[in-house]
Amino acid sequence: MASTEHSTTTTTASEMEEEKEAPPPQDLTLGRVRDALIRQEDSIVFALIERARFPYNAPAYDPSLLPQHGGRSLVEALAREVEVLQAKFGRYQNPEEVSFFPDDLPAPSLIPYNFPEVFHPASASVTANNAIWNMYLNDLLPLFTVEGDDGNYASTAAADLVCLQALSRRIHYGKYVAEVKFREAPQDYTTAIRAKDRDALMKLLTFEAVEEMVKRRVLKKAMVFGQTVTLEDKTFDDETKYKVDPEVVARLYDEWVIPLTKDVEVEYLLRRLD
Ligand SMILES: C=C(O[C@@H]1C=C(C(=O)O)C=C[C@H]1O)C(=O)O
Repeated sequence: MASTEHSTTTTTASEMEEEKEAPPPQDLTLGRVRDALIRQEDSIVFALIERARFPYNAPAYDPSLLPQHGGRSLVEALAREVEVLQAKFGRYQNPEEVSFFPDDLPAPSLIPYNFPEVFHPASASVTANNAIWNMYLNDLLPLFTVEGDDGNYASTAAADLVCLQALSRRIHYGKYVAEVKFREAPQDYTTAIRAKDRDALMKLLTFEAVEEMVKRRVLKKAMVFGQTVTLEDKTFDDETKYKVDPEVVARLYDEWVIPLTKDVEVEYLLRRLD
């Protein structure tokens, strides 16, 4: 286990090795997991703001734009190639990262970092990425982009991928939430898991007051991060123009992010005793 306190100021080579280790799984608490989710809200709001710089750019989603890519749209072709490259350099060694196209990813070619093994092995592979991909492209994108085509298809697709990865990371964080909730009340969860009772699990893991706070906070973040900053003092009013409609961000969380996170939690828990 990594030691964070040393009685002397002399650090040996083996201690330096030890210090590089990530915190052990025992450090996992619901408070820390929630703090991570709060920080990820910033990433999601900023990613949406960056994507909203471009209009919808329909050709980026139309496979006929790329005749040599076997019927794949530019966004899919780019995502697949970026994932291959990032896999090579170790992105998916971090259990927080879940690939959209996991088939045929190369093995990482770097010396591995010792990420703590938090997840129960049978639950680790839970993925909601198909649902996230479809939700983002079909439901969300048209809600926060303006109509139009400015030809910036590669930049548009790259911005989409940043949004998709941020959403995926947040939603799959549900695995950490589920693990920590299970550890806090193993008896309650074990009964529901053994009975394969999804509704009971959903009830056990749901904290409505927390969800309400999350939705109110992301609305506010979209207002704060998405306003035009000027040197004059000003307050929010009906005339304020935001880079991404704060109501859309709140709706994203309400209709998709929170429900998908909870689905990940349930799927994780259902395999927790395998
Ligand atoms: C993530 C948690 O679990 C559930 C999902 C939430 C979310 O996705 O924001 C919030 C509260 C819970 O209903 C949590 O308890 O923090």
